[in-house]
Amino acid sequence: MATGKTEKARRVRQNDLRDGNLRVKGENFYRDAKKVKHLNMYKEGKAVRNAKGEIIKAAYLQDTKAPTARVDPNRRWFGNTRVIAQDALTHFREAMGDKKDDSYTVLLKRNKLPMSLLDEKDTSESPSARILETESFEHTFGPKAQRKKPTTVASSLEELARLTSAEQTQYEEKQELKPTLGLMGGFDTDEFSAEAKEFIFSKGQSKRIWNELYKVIDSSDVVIHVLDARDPLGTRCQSVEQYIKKECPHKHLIFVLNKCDLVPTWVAAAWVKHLSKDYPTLAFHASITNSFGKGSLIQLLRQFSVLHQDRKQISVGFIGYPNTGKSSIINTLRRKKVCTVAPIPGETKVWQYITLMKRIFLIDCPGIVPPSTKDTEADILFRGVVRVEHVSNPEQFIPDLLAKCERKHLERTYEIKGWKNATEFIEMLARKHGRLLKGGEPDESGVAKQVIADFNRGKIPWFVPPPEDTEERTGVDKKAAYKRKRAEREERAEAEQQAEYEAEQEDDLLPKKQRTE
Ligand SMILES: Nc1nc2c(ncn2[C@@H]2O[C@H](COP(=O)(O)OP(=O)(O)OP(=O)(O)O)[C@@H](O)[C@H]2O)c(=O)[nH]1
Repeated sequence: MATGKTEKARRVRQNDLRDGNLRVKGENFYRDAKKVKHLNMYKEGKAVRNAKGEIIKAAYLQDTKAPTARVDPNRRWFGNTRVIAQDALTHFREAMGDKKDDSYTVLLKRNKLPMSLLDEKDTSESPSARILETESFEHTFGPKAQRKKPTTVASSLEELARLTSAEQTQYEEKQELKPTLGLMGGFDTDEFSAEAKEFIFSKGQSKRIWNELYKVIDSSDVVIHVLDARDPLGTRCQSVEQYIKKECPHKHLIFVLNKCDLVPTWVAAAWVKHLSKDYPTLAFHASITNSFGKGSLIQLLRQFSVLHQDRKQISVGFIGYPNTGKSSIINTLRRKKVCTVAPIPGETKVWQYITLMKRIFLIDCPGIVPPSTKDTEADILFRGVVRVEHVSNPEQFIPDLLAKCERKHLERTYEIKGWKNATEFIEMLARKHGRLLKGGEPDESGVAKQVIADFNRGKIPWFVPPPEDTEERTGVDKKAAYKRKRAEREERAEAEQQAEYEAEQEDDLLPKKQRTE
């Protein structure tokens, strides 16, 4: 095609008298592929018919015969899915199963591992998984359906309303019985827990304290559960452990058995062995000047900080019963008094942050007491949870105390002897220390408070013996074996001495002549 002028001339020459714009070369002269396709669609927009008017070729896009097409699978469709073969899964479960339960193994980069595959999902609990077993499709919807109407708990609206209100009352009663947030699950409150305990025996169970605990757990990478070496199981908060295991399994939980100076070494060793089955356990004696276990604890915290090198710093939370020595441990680690310590429970009121080193922060938490219906008032009192000065009738707990402690320890502590019962014990003590009321009556309540306070501060030796199973492997057995060996050694030495002596005696009895020979 030529330029405009030449094209006009061509038309005149060839007698082409069509109207319209002259198509000339230049911009947009050629049609692009899209335009061509569009125009072709119009061209093919009509069906091709034969002379009789029958369609012999359907119009474009009007063909009823669908073309055979294949969808080409693309591997990007499966981008978010991982597939694992059954034997690989079994291998993974076997290899990781014991590692996960080993309290001395730390699984790193858990996010990169399919941790949810480790446990077989228990579908028996969910009703939807068993719906076809209980009600088959045929039974419910098929031609022989037997179900006429849905099974409901109530047959009328009134009955439903009555049932709902009864359940509501039951629920409210249950909530009232729960003094804590009720989030901690796992503790045993039942309808009998209404048994009235004195208010002071609910210390460490308030909503405020539990809120503090949650804040500490949330902010910590490592949670240190401080236990009293004299009664480790009594001061163990299993509901908190379960909560951490379930809700935040990536946090490291360790036990620190504090106040080890108040129990014999073999008791501490046996408890460490027993508790290590569940979580790594360290024995500790908190004291700024004369501590025990400080080096191992700092070493462990350093290891945790190395494990989490990707973080700027790690936080270590201290939790446990009141008065177990959480603040004292922090002071020991810092080698100065950074937290207030007192021999009274509930000294720590709110959580506080303390810097141990550049990359390790410590968090002190107020003491917590998981509510339990099994614990008696005496149990709570002797764990040091309650402030003794607030206890009314403290003398009622003295028989329990006398049963707990050995007589010789009490005799040695108070330098008195020969009491027959608790009343006599209190009276003798009151007279010895001159704690008498008007008219020479002994100040029973004052003396009882003093004795309980002495017990809680560790002045009277006492401890819960470690469970049997640890004895063969640790302290007791070792101690017995050591004693046996020493006795054998002594016996042998004695026998040798005796033999030597007898030989000498025989020598002396021989006639002089024989001796010189
Ligand atoms: N004998 C002995 N006493 C300890 C030890 N650790 C702490 N104590 C004493 O236990 C008492 C309580 O210590 P705290 O550090 O205040 O205990 P806490 O766990 O912080 O208590 P709350 O503030 O109630 O949570 C203090 O009188 C300490 O001197 C220890 O290892 N041995």
